[in-house]
Amino acid sequence: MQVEPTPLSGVLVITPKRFGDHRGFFSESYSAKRFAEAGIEIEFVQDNHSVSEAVGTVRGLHFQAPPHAQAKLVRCGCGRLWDVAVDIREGSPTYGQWFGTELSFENGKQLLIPAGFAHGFVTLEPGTEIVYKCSDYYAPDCEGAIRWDDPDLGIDWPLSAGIEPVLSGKDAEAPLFAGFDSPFTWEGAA
Ligand SMILES: Cc1cn([C@H]2C[C@H](O)[C@@H](COP(=O)(O)OP(=O)(O)O[C@H]3O[C@H](C)C(=O)[C@H](O)[C@H]3O)O2)c(=O)[nH]c1=O
Repeated sequence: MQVEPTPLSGVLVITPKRFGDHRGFFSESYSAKRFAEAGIEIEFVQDNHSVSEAVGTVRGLHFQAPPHAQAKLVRCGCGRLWDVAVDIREGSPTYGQWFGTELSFENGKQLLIPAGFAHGFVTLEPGTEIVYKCSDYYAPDCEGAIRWDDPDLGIDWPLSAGIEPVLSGKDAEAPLFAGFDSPFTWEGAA
């Protein structure tokens, strides 16, 4: 398992080992033991799975506030997507900064997003499937959202020219980052 840091403390790009042979490949997509060996102390309790039919489907930017904040381990089961994490930990040196990377069935990469970050993605192929582990259960009363195309965040979404983003009603009307009252504070560590 390869673990690569990103400019956002705690956000990691993780690539599990793939064992290829004439049939295809095998990979341990998650191992608590390997995470502990890598010093990643997160316990996951819920797996999520969504499929987005259209290229340019944008889901996010979402987070759950304490006491049900969620860390996530995101991977692409089928297709290709661009996944993004935004630091929303008040006082963090990278507050309001984002990191995005392509996750695909081909590259097998995963993005580890600690609690305190908003998460979103855009699909790059039709019928793209995302699968992700969460460190707390769904708590709709704790859900929060920030507009995906917020001008202050300035996320450089890889949306091809002419592709209209496909959004839920909730995401189309999400609040802007300006004046955002974060439920997270930075404790000097990820
Ligand atoms: C998130 C969630 C949703 N639901 C139900 C609630 C709705 O009836 C339906 C669709 O929910 P929503 O439109 O919020 O789904 P997404 O837009 O994919 O939201 C997710 O997208 C971004 C990228 C995330 O990181 C979050 O996990 C989550 O916010 O599933 C559940 O029953 N359990 C859940 O954990």
